[in-house]
Amino acid sequence: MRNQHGETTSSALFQIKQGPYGGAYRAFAATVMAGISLIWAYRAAVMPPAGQSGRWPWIGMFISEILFGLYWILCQSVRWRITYNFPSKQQLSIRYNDDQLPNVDIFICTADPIIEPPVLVINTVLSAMAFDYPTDKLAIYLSDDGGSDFTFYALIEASNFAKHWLPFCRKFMVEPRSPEAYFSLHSVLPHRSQEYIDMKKLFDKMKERINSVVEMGKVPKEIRDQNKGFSEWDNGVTKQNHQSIVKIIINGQIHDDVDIDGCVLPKLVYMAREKRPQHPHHFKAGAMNALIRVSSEISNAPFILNLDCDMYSNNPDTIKELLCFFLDGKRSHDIAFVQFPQDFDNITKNMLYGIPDRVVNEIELAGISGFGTALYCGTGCFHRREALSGKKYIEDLNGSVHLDVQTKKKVPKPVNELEEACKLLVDCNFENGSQWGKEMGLVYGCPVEDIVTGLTVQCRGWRSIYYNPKKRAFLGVAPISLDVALVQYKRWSEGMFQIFLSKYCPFIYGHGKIKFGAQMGYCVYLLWAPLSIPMLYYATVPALCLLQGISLFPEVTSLWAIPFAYVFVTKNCWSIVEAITCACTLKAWWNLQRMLLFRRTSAFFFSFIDTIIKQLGFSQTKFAVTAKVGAEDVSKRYEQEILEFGSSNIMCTMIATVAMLNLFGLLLGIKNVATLDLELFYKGLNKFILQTVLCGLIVLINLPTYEALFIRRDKGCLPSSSLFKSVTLALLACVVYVL
Ligand SMILES: O=c1ccn([C@@H]2O[C@H](COP(=O)(O)OP(=O)(O)O[C@H]3O[C@H](CO)[C@@H](O)[C@H](O)[C@H]3O)[C@@H](O)[C@H]2O)c(=O)[nH]1
Ligand SMILES: [Mn+2]
Repeated sequence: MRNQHGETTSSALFQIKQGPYGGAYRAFAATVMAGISLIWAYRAAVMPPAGQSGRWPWIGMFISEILFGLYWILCQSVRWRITYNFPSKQQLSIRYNDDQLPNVDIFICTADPIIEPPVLVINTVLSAMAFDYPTDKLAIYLSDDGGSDFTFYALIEASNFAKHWLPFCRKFMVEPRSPEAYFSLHSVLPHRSQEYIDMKKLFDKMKERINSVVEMGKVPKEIRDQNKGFSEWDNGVTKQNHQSIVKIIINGQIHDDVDIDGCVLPKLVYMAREKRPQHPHHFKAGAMNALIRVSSEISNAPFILNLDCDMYSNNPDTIKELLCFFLDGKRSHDIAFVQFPQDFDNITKNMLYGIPDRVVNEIELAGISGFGTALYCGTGCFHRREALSGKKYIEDLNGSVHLDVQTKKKVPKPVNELEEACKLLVDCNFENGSQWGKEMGLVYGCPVEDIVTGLTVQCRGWRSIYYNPKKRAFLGVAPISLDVALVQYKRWSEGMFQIFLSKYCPFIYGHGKIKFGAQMGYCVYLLWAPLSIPMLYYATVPALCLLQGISLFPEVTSLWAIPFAYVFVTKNCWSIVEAITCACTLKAWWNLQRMLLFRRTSAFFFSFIDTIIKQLGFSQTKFAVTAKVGAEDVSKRYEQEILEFGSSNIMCTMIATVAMLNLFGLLLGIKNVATLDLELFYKGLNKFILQTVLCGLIVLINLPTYEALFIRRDKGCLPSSSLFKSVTLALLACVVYVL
């Protein structure tokens, strides 16, 4: 498809704008930098001499503050040139009519029918089928790493339901187009039409059928007999062990592949790549690569949308908006992917678990995008197929080659021939000795396959764009309990730190290929895990020193207190302002600060340890799939914004220990000061106030932790074994330290 129209800026398909207040931020950042330098100077100048008690904790504080300071410098990269992108759908429709639009393939991954219920998966599938886009140009591929006939069955049900759902969506301009989300949002419409009632009934019935099959634990014979595809499950398919399965459920070629209005349906394909216990399957990256190959055989669209199974489309116009970035003649040729932020439809007002981190979504990710290197975040991302498949971007002076987005049409093959051809592409041995997982497709060996893949694509010369529309494009399911949220962050921080230590370290791998600011920006995330060390130090040692009467901060009346106070107060004020401009409540900001403390002292710390162990070669990459459903009482507490600890895992114990330690520090510290006579009291106050404030803040932010330890008796509280462990550990630390 070639653009016949002249290229003037007014007809550009998208606009790029700089974020506001860039200058003010830089000025502010300079003063904070000065403050940080003064803190460093203080640590060096006033260090206790050798032999004096408190020298070692002091040195520890110094190192921690150096690390915090360096990390803060890294963080400036993602605020330095924030840019926002605005597509113009109107311009697109002026320039291209529907026949000229390119094909789009949509990949959806699922991994387990229990953790990711089939009904959830097909809601995402249906929302993707119902995009406002020519249906003959859409193909939806579901990769099922669970290898489950439940999911296959649900997909067949979905393909039948789509025949009613798609016309309904078109007729009533339904939004959002995930039936589950639509019906729950619009359950109290005053004038519900008969069509609405019928459609809801149809949907509920389908849900009931699917759920009852899942509950039964097997697909009954009468259903199996209706579709010969089920024969694949005849000989003992398990999640880890089965042949390749590829089923084209809707091919869009036979007369049956139309909806009740006679419109052709999008293609729909079920795929479960071959799995054998002795063969590493590379988790989601492996699934995605299999999808790339299978889709290239069937539809081979030039653009690919990648979704997690819980991420339904919330805006039917998204594909058209997004194509503005790819079809703008002048500036599109080197764009490899466009990433949307991850957002969720089950978040509460004050975002108890700091999810989504709006400041990251609105500011930081837009900041990295300013360097032309938006991060690939795994879901809600549109790719140019050739860039994802491993092609290098080669600058073309007349800029025309890459506009040729329409791929050559293949001669249509009969469905079973196609399926057989596809099966070969997804068997265990297909990738042997190939570049898949290295130079081609998604990169293997890392639990955050998305980030590392995005980086390799950028290092092949491509640019990427971050697009954060007002109307949220995709909505997923956020974790609703603390342990799930922490396990997810553990996987991320572990994977990211692995990237930093691997040959993909942005400073080395990206050197000369992406901008230095982008290299720094990547490291803001890649260094989450090691950041836990200074954090843990700061959250424990000052409390221990308070017990022992060792002062680690300047007297409050001394001038040296100023940089500490300045850096602490202004940084937090700025962060509050940022949160509020991103439409967060104050309480949400406070909750996020708690989650930052929790993540850094538990998830990040354990991922740091695990990564080191892995580097030594003692263990292998894992991918713990995030739970997408919770028990009823868990959901209830989530809606009331009550922290759900729920299990006595090591991360919760760590959190509780840090909380107890600071409580001891605070109480005994106050007691120590309070028993002195008045003059000494003031002296002590002067000397220990900053340290006490620090301890006090940690105690304050941990109020829900104490509540879960001592007061609550529901299932989400911290079990008594955690209370026992944390108190013992905290006391032990005190004793060891004081001795
Ligand atoms: O062996 C696997 C494991 C996972 N998945 C799928 O990968 C997706 C993401 O898994 P999830 O457990 O939901 O992880 P999240 O923490 O929510 O995922 C974020 O982080 C991942 C990297 O850690 C990215 O892959 C995801 O796209 C991104 O949403 C889901 O659709 C899974 O079905 C597979 O297909 N095969
Ligand atoms: Mn997820």
